[in-house]
Amino acid sequence: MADAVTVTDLVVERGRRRVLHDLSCAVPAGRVTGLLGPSGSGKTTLMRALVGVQRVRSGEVTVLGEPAGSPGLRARVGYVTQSPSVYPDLSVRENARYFAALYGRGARAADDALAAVGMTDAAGQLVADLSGGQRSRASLACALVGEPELLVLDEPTVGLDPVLRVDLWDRFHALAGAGTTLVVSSHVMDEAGRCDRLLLLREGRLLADLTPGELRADAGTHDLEEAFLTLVRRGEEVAA
Ligand SMILES: Nc1ncnc2c1ncn2[C@@H]1O[C@H](COP(=O)(O)OP(=O)(O)OP(=O)(O)O)[C@@H](O)[C@H]1O
Repeated sequence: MADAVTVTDLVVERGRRRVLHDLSCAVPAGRVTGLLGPSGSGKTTLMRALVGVQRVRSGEVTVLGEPAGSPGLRARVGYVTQSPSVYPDLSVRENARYFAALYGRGARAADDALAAVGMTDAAGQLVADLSGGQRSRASLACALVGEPELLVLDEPTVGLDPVLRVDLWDRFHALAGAGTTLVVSSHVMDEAGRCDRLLLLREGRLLADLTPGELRADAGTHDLEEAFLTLVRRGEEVAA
C-alpha cells in the first residue's frame, strides 16, 4: 500500500519553543491512521504541517505526491479543526450547500454529507442553536462534501455520545474502504483500537508507529492505555 503522506525530519518551532523534533513518519493510503498522544505532544502541530498551514523550521512533508500546502492540494485535502468552522447564522443545510458549491457540487452531495454524520434531522436548524457535538458534526459534513482524498480530523469525536462515536468511526472506515486516507487525532486511547495504524507522539517525538495489535503485543497487555504508558516508561528508561 502506497503512502499518502510522508514526513521527513520535520522540525517545528512555535513561540520560540521546539515542538516537533526531527519527526519522520508515513501515513498509508486508504487507511485510518490515529495520531495519539497526551495533550501538548504535538498532534495538532503535525496535522497543521500536513495541511500546509504550519510554518516549519526544516524537514519535508509530502502529501499525495506534492509538497504540503501546494495550491493543487487545496481540493484534495480536507481539514477539520477542533473549533467548528461553520457559519452560525446559516442553517446546517445552508452551510453544507455553501461548501458543496465551493467544491462544484450540488445539493445532493450536501444532503449525503449531512446524512453521513447523522445530521439530516437537524438540517433546518441554525448552527447558532446547535449543541457543541452537533456543531462539530456539521463542520465535519462540510469537509466531507468535497470528497477529499486525504481527510485530517483533529479530535472529531470530542463531545459525542458513545453511539454517535461508534457511528462516526464506522463512517471513517467506510470512507477508507472507498479509498480515502484519514488521519484522526485523539487522546482517548480506547479509540486507538479503532485505527488501522497508530502514530504515538510524546513531547514532539514519534514514540511508535504500529498497529493496535502490535502495540498490545509489544507492551504485553490488552489495555491500550496501559500499553501506551508502558512504551512511555520504556522510553524514559532508555533516556535515563
Ligand atoms: N500558537 C502557539 N504558540 C506557542 N506555542 C504553541 C502554540 N500552539 C501550540 N503551542 C505549543 O506547542 C506544543 C504542541 O501543541 P499541540 O497543540 O500541537 O499539541 P496537541 O498534542 O495537539 O495537544 P491537545 O491534545 O491538547 O490539542 C505545546 O507545547 C503547545 O503549548
